[in-house]
Amino acid sequence: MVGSEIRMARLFEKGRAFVVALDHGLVMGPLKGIENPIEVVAKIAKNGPDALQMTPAMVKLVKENFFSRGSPMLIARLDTANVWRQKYKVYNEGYYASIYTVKDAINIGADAVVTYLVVGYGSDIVEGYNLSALGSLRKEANDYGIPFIIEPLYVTKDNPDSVKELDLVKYVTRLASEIGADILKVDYTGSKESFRQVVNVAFSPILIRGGPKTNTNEEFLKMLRDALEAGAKGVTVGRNLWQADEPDKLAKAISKVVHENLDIGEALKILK
Ligand SMILES: O=C(CO)COP(=O)(O)O
Repeated sequence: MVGSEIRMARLFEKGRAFVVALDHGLVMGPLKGIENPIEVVAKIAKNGPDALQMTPAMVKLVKENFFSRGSPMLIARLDTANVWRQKYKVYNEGYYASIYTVKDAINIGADAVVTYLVVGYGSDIVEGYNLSALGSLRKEANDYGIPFIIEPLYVTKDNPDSVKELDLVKYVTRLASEIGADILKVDYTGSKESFRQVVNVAFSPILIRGGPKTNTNEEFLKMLRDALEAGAKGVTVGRNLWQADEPDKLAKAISKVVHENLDIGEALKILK
């Protein structure tokens, strides 16, 4: 497990971590902002993220961004689920599928792996399969000494983006902790008071999920600051970054909020 300790220490070298997620194509298709991986990664990679999260297939398209010593770290997405297809009006019972192995992730140079735990959507069989897949992937990650990240989500047909109700977020956070996650990627529950409770039931550092695009950058940055004050150790953000007008400037602002506790007013000046 020394490898895992070294990689965790590098990811959290500054105490917190700012991760950019670009793996949405595997679950939601080519969303606006990530249609062209080469273009979006070029805008973001040098503007402050500690790590980029993507599928091993995408890494092959943008590998040059990881060649130098100061490059962001790389987090490989291993799995998918079909619960986020509302855009295509396809509502079926829900599946979970693990696609890549930890060995595939190591092969493309990953520093950590990330998986979903989707609770509440598909049948119990799907949920059971998801849990046992995570058990196997967790063991493989431990064997290779690479941090294992779980993104636990409570999803329903009425709320496919994921339910942010405190009790349910606490439930899935603890479930993912007990499976052995080294890092958790969790939905923000909307207030500092409630999120402290989530932090308190977790066994490992929490990065909040960025979530669907907010109306303004200010709204997103405020959520981020509140989450950090409540004990989150950083953020994994996708849509709120690469669907913004100027992702390069916003990345710089997020990095300073995460690492330097910059207040919202100062952060917004970076965007001017
Ligand atoms: O990690 C994420 C997806 O894998 C978070 O993405 P969003 O910020 O778009 O919710």
